[in-house]
Amino acid sequence: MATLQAIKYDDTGKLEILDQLQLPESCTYISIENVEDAWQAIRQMKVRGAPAIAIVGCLSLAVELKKPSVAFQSKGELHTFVKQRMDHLVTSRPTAVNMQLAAEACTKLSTRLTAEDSTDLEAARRAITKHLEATLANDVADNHAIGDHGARDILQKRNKDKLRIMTHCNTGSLATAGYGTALGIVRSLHKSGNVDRVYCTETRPYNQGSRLTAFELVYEKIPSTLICDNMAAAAMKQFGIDAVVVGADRVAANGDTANKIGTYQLAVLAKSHQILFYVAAPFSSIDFDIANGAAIPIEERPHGEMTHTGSVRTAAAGIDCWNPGFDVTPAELITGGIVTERGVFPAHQLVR
Ligand SMILES: CSC[C@H]1O[C@H](OP(=O)(O)O)[C@H](O)[C@@H]1O
Repeated sequence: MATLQAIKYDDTGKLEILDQLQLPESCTYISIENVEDAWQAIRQMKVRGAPAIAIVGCLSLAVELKKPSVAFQSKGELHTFVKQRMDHLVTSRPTAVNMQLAAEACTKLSTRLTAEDSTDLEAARRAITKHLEATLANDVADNHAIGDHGARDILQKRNKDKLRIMTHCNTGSLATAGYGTALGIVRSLHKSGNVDRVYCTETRPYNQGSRLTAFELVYEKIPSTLICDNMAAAAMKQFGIDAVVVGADRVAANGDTANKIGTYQLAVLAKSHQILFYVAAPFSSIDFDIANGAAIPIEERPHGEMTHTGSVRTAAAGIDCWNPGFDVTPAELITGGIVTERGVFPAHQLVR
């Protein structure tokens, strides 16, 4: 049965993820029993999307902390366990900042509780577990705010009732805890009757667009058209796109943004067609500790993602490949602004 719930978690500490490598053909949930299961699922992109990665990582540690078999002799031992698990999760995928920031927040809480004489071991364990579990609900609330802020801004700037939106990769319920970031803007526009049509790019080589975003748009009955990545310029020219909305994996302090490979070229094309270009992301995706996009680590993915479709080889054997998972869009090309749950900000005017 079709579903858009990427993450299932209950208060018994049962965690399951929708295996996104099997979408759209099959909606199969797999159990995540511990942090290592989460690390492997994130690395293999069974779950992906900057916010979803951080949420599954955090919940996988909550699963471990809720197990009676996982015992500690002191708060110091608990802290060492928490820090080691969080540091490990950060290594699963380097570009998205969300897991790194979630790890820093959790480790900071654990450090404080360890130093607090008035907090005993079990109270510290419960507080850390509650903090980790809260990531799920917080994300959904943020996404609705992002969706509404972005929809309002586009409608105001384009001053028309029915909009044509282009989007790249997957930034919906399958990349978050629900609703989505850039696709959250599409959902908010659809809810208010302001969508004429959405054009989603295939987003090779993992095909987040054709496999995941198209799945979400059909599920929500939003009028949509799938295009190949190399059709973007022609589509902008032919269909009169009003705005391009994309997600973000990490935004630098100056507004430069790392996102799925192919985002930069869409921003260049949008500029040349005088089309508004928006980045949508939770404020926590802004990494104020890096000055500009040059410092954002870009993940290289396995070449097999390019040379094969499933088990079938589609590229000549022996050809060298370059498979960066992301590229960096300069702030000056993000002409619509950066849409967060706090509002829409000009890319050059981000303040901590
Ligand atoms: C809601 S932001 C999702 C963000 O993550 C995607 O990358 P991946 O599918 O490799 O995890 C893409 O960059 C999206 O914009």
